[in-house]
Formats: sequence, C-alpha cells, structure tokens
Amino acid sequence: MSGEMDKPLISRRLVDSDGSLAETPSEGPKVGILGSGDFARSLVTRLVGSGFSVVVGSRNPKRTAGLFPSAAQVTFQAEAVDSPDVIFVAMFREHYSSLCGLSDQLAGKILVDVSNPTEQEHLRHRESNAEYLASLFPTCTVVKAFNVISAWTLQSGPRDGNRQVPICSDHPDAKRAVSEMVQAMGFMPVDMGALVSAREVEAMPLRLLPGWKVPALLALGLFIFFYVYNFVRDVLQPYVRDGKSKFYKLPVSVVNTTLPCVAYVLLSLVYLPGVLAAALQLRRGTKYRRFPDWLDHWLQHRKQIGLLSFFCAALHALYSFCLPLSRVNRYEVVNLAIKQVRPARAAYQPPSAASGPAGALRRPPPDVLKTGEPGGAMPGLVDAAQGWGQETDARQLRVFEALQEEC
Ligand SMILES: NC(=O)C1=CN([C@@H]2O[C@H](COP(=O)(O)OP(=O)(O)OC[C@H]3O[C@@H](n4cnc5c(N)ncnc54)[C@H](OP(=O)(O)O)[C@@H]3O)[C@@H](O)[C@H]2O)C=CC1
Ligand SMILES: [Fe+3]
Repeated sequence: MSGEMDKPLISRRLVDSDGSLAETPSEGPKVGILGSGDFARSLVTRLVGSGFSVVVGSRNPKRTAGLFPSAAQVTFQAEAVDSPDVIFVAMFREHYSSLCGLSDQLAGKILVDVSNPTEQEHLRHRESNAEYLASLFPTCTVVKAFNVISAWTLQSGPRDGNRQVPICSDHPDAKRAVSEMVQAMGFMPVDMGALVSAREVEAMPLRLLPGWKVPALLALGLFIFFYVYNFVRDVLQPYVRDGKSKFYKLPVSVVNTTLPCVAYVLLSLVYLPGVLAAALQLRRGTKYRRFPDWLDHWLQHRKQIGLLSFFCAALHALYSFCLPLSRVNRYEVVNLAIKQVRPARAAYQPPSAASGPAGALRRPPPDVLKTGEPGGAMPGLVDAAQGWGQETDARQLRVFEALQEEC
C-alpha cells in the first residue's frame, strides 16, 4: 500500500520541461470522454496525469480543443467512442438521448455515468440517471461513479477531504475495471452494489451535512425547552409574583443558564445508547444480533451529539467569563451610589414646627455633593442627594441596596 502511495500521480514522462502536460505514451490505457464541460476538463487533467490516454468527444472539437491539455485528443463524438472500452458520459441527463445515434458504436462498451441530478430532478424521476442511461443503451454496461467528486477536487487532486468514490453496476467485471481506474487516479473505490443503488449514490451530494440534521434539531429542541423553563422561573415568576421586572436577563443571563442544561442532557444522550446497547446484548445473551433501528441510528449519531454538547459547554464558559466583567462594573457604580446616599440619610432630620418650611429640607454634608473629584459624587446622584429629606429618599436607598444585592 505504501509503495502505491509513493507513486507520483503525474509520471515524469508526461511533464514537459516547461511544466505542461506532454504527449501521452501510446501504451497508456485509452479512455473516452463525451462532453467538454467543467467536469470533462478536470477529468481529462486527472486521467492524463494518472497515465491514461484520453480522447474527448465534442459536438464542436475545434472550439473546445484549446481548453484541454495537449496530451488529450479532442475530436467529434463518433470518432472519440470508436477505440476506447471505457467511456465517461460527462453530460447532463437531458442530453443523453442526443447520443442515441452512436448506439451501434457504443455496443459492448462500459459507459461511466458521472451525473448528479438537482433536488427537483431527483424527486421528479423515479429511476436514477444511470438506470436511464442503461435503458437508452441496453447493449452497453453502465457504471455509476465519480458523481460525489467535484470538478475542483478532480483537478486539484485528492489531497485532503473525502477520497471515497461510491461505485455501482450490475456487471462485476465493469465495476472492477472502473475501480482500478479510480485507484489509479488516487481515489478510493467503495462498492455500492448493483445499479439500483445509483439512486442512493446520486442522492449523496444532495445531502447537506449528513448525520447532523437530527442532532441539530435535538439540540435546538432542548434549548427551546430549557430557555422557556428558565424564562418562566427567573423572569416571569418574579414579575407576576413581586412585580419585579427582570426582562433584561433574557438575552444573556437566561441564555447562559440554559446552555449548561442543554450540554448536560446532550452529554447524557451520548452515553445512554451505549449503556442500552450493552443491556440489550446481556439480555439477548449474544452480541451477534442487530440492534433495533432506533438504537442503531442513535448510536451512529453519538459523535455529532457529543460535539454539540461540547459546543454548548464552550459557549457557556465564554458567557460565564464575560458576565462577571459587566457585573463588577455595575457593582462598583451602585456601591458608589450607596456610599454617597447613606451619609445624607444619617444627616437627615425630620421637619419640625420650629424649623419652619426652610428646615424641612436640610442639605446633606458638603462632601457628598462634590462632583468631579476622585470618590466624589456622580452628577446624577447629586440631585438624589439634594432631594434627601423628602419621602422619596428612603425608596431611593432601597432601590440602590436592591441593585447591590443583585450584583
Ligand atoms: N461540475 C462538477 O463539479 C460536477 C459535474 N458532474 C456531472 O458532470 C456532468 C457534466 O457537468 P459539467 O461539465 O459541469 O457541465 P457543462 O455544462 O460544463 O458541460 C456539459 C457538456 O455536455 C456536452 N453536451 C453534449 N450534448 C449536449 C447537448 N445536446 N446540449 C448541451 N451540452 C451537450 C457539452 O460538450 P460539447 O459542447 O463539447 O458537446 C458540454 O460541454 C453533469 O452530469 C454533472 O452533473 C458531477 C460531479 C461534479
Ligand atoms: Fe456553569
């Protein structure tokens, strides 16, 4: 295996001194390609680089020849399908029927269907593109392959990402021949069985983030559930019972209380199916029987559920780190306010008849009212302190003290 990996994808003989692809050696296995679009161009580059001799069939070879490496031969469709045994059909399904005139020349050859349907096409057609191609050319052997590989990956080479190429066909020999080509091009063939599997293979690129849908919906459902619960407990209940408005907690504090709840439940859902599976095996007395479908799916989703749990926990850590910073700031402001108001309250004397209307409002000590000095009064609090001695003063202090408690 390691020896195979060491082999360069582009053999030395194929590269000119200026770095461009040179004439292919005539002994390279010959492969035909019908179509001259993006996929065909990338395929040619990879095939030539892997030591194959390539002939491209185009409706207008003069126009398209310049787009291909000089090592590839570009000609008319009829001429291109003449000699190769394996022919890639790099065209869209709606154009397959335009090849019917070549039926006789294509008889007995292997046709590789690389096409991908759109989501609507996939739903509209009951048979896969590969089965449709097989029905148009009953004398040919159709193999489904390469549809999951993008033109970009083909061109840049299978350096990273997924190297797997699912392959299916009703003919084992044809499947083996294409699998060998896949390997020679640096990819890894995956046998998907008979051509009826082509529908499943064609649906693969349509799936966005496979395996994440259920865990993501689960995490979202749990988040909504716990958020509503924490909202009722921390915000709605104090409001209804005591008239306290704590709606400012909604965007940060309630979210931060919700995140660890979701993380813990998700983490328990990672371990639980393993325990259930072990219990089931003990009960059955064997580990060689299939788990029920629901448990099987659950076991398969553990990785995604675990990652989502970690994500929630990490977000909680971030929130928890940032929250105290704003709290400390708030605490310092309220503390300062209380320090300024308390002396004023101590200096307050209730109005008496002797002091007359002017004595009803005795000014607080002067140091309370100085602004702009370090530790001096904040401008907004001067008014509060000046108004000291009236009925509202006691209420103001209570408000400050309540704020201090909350910090
Ligand atoms: N692009 C990609 O990344 C991938 C593409 N695929 C599949 O490869 C196939 C080709 O895709 P792509 O190369 O991107 O598409 P393009 O539109 O770029 O190319 C399609 C080619 O089909 C040929 N063709 C033959 N007959 C007709 C006709 N009657 N009308 C129009 N064109 C015709 C044309 O070549 P000419 O004019 O020389 O005859 C044309 O260049 C598709 O089935 C696609 O699903 C699969 C995986 C990835
Ligand atoms: Fe915590």
